[in-house]
Amino acid sequence: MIGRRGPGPADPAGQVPDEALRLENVRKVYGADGNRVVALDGVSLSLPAGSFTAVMGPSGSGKSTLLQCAAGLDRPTEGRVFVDGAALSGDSEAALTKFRRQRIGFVFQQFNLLPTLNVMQNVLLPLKLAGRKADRREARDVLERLGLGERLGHLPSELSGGQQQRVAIARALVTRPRVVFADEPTGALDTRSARDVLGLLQESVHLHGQTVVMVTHDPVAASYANAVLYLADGRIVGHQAAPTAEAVAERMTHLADEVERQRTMTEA
Ligand SMILES: Nc1ncnc2c1ncn2[C@@H]1O[C@H](COP(=O)(O)OP(=O)(O)OP(=O)(O)O)[C@@H](O)[C@H]1O
Repeated sequence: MIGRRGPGPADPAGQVPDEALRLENVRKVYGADGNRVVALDGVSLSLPAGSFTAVMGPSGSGKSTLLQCAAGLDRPTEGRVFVDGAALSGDSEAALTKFRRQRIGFVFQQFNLLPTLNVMQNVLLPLKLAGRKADRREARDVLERLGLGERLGHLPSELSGGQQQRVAIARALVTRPRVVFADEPTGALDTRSARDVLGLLQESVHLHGQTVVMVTHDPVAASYANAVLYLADGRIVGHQAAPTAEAVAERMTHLADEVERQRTMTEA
C-alpha cells in the first residue's frame, strides 16, 4: 500500500519529506509554427506537503494546462515535474500511468464518473486499476464520511451534481494519493454543495496531510486554500497567503486590468 506521509520527522535517509510538488521551468507549447500557443511559459514552483493551493488567473492563462502537466496527464514541452520527490518526465507512458495511479488523485469539474458503474464500483475502480486490493470497507468508510452511505448501489445518473462530485472526491481520495489535483471542482455545483466539497478537500489536507492543488475562478472557493497562485499568460505573476474572498476578488480585478493593459500595449 502507498504510504501516506504527511509533514513530519526526518525519514531514515535523513530527508524531511516536506515537498509534495515541484515544477522546474515548465513550458507547454501547443500546435506548430503558424498556430503555436505558449500555454505555460517557464513555470517554477514548490508546494509543501499538507498545503492547499488555489490556482487562479484569467481565462486562457494556463491554469488547466498547469494542472494537467503537474498531474502527469499531459507532458510539458520543456522543464521538469516532481511529485513526492520523483520525476514525472522521461518515463514511459505505462510507468507514468502507474505513478499517477499510486500517488495522484484528480477531481474534474464534470465529475467524470463511469455512468454504468454504481457509486461503490466507481470508487473502487482506481484501486483495481492500481492492482491493489479493493477494500470495500475502506471505500464504504470514505463514502459514509461524505454522506453517501445510503447510495452505494446507485448509478451516477441517480444522484445530484453535488453527490456525484462527492463520489468523485471519494474516488480521488480512496487510494490515499500524495497530491490531489482539482480542476474547477465546484464549477458545476450550487453554493451548499460547493461548500461541502471544499470542506472535504480541506479535511484531506488537515486530517490526512494530503496536498491539494485546485484551479478555480471563484474567490470564495480560493479562500478555502492556504495560498493562491496567480497565473497570467502562462506565467506565475503573484502569490497570496491566507487569502480571503475579498482580497482574492480584488487581486483578480487588478490582474484582469493589468493583462488587458499589457495586451493593448503589445498590439499597439
Ligand atoms: N489542446 C490544445 N491545443 C491548442 N491550444 C490549447 C490546447 N489546450 C489549451 N490550449 C491553449 O492554451 C492556453 C491555456 O489554456 P488553459 O486551458 O490552460 O487555460 P485556463 O487558464 O485553464 O483557461 P479557462 O479558465 O478558460 O479554463 C489557451 O490559450 C488555450 O487556448
